[in-house]
Amino acid sequence: MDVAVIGVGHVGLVTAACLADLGHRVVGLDDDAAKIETLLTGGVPFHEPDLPQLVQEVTDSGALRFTTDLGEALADAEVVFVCVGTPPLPGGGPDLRFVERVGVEVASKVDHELVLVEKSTVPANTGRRLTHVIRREQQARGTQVTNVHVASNPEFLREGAAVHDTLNPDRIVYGTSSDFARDALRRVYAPLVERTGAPVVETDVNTAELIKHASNAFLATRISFINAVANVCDRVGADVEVVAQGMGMDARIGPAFLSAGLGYGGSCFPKDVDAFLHLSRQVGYDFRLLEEVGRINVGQREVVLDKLRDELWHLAGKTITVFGGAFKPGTDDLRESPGLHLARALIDEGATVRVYDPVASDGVRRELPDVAVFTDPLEASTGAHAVVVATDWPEVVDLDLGKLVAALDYPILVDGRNCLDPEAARAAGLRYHAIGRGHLEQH
Ligand SMILES: NC(=O)C1=CN([C@@H]2O[C@H](COP(=O)(O)OP(=O)(O)OC[C@H]3O[C@@H](n4cnc5c(N)ncnc54)[C@H](O)[C@@H]3O)[C@@H](O)[C@H]2O)C=CC1
Ligand SMILES: O=C(O)[C@H]1O[C@H](OP(=O)(O)OP(=O)(O)OC[C@H]2O[C@@H](n3ccc(=O)[nH]c3=O)[C@H](O)[C@@H]2O)[C@H](O)[C@@H](O)[C@@H]1O
Repeated sequence: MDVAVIGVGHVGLVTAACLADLGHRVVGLDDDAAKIETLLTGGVPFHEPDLPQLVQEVTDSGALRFTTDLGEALADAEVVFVCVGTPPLPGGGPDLRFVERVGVEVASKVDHELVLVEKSTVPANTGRRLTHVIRREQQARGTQVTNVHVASNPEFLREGAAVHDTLNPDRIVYGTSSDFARDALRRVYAPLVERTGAPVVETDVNTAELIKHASNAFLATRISFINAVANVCDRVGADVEVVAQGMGMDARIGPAFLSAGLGYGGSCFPKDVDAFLHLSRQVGYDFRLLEEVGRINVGQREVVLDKLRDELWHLAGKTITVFGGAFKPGTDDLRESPGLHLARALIDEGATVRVYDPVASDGVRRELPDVAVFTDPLEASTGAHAVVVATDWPEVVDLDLGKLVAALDYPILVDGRNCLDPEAARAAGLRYHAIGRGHLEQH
């Protein structure tokens, strides 16, 4: 099939490359000319494992090409995926201007029947709005009124595992309001269903939109739940790691997303929890549970700061190294990074901060121009008074702790991801603190 992807960022580029890998002819479009130039010259604009190789393969074979020209992208397309950003607004709702703009632009250029698919994460009722925008725009311009079928096909990939997740989905969800759109999406995903046997949820547009918000909000709730449990564990001297293990063995609970720590970050969980709360209030339901989920998440930074204050007393004038600028391993994405939020809080308290990150150092320098940024964890720790693990990079998990102790001025480490072995840390001479592992605390 001929497919267009509008917005080739973290989701759009992976979607475009994977759809091409599945046998479709794909055009990827972005209005960021520099991004398209990078892609046309064989680069990939962000760090994502396996993506550069896949993009190279499918562009070499001619299955994927890139453009900035919407007319060219739409010319043969049967299905158009909208993968533009939906960033948070100050009031908590998502900024849907980019989605609206795509609707207006598509309405002005399209000359045949097609399916316009929301892959961006959007609140329920966005499909209705988009349909209205397209009709209004075509009527206002006096252009040919074509049948643009708006559908929702939410994306569940994780950064750092995006290609794997897209080619091995737990489920495929699409919501449509016409046979035309449903049949087109069936044909888009038929090769993937054949390859993987992935189950498909076919539903209406509002339900599909809501499945995405509910999924992200639920995953975030699990994380905040285990972090709240961790805070109790700290106070009673219990071990949250064993609590999570014991809970996760119940098949009804399961072990995933029960890692306590510094809290969730990234471009989606914080924004989508707020957006779902905002939507719920807009339609007359006060989903206060979600408010608390966000509050617990932000509070985890204070948990780490308290552990540092306990050790160092005043943080002003101390040098503290943060391991991890990216919001999680496997990506250089800094959006809502817990490590950067912590770094800012430390700076506000008068500490001198250093940040180590193996792939996101350039971005960290741009975000925190006054902070020394390192690509070597030992160099970053030399002469520091404490280290905080904010991101469980393999480079951190496998670090030679003896060398770390030798580099530090005071051998203090707060493991904000519970990713180091406490015994090994102690044996190396570290004063080791974790999250929710009260049985380990040294006073
Ligand atoms: N990053 C992730 O892991 C996931 C993101 N999502 C959702 O997918 C959406 C996109 O997220 P990301 O890919 O992370 O964003 P991103 O910021 O990496 O990419 C968005 C792209 O859209 C382009 N764009 C914006 N307006 C445009 C227009 N009118 N025409 C052409 N291109 C345009 C931008 O230049 C940018 O390259 C968001 O709604 C997000 O919530 C969903 C699942 C996973
Ligand atoms: O909508 C999205 O954008 C995506 O959001 C998340 O994916 P992502 O943000 O890439 O990363 P996750 O692996 O989910 O981690 C998110 C954050 O939660 C933290 N986390 C995760 C799991 C856990 O048990 N504890 C925990 O603190 C991570 O450190 C990270 O900061 C979801 O996992 C994806 O399914 C979804 O498509």
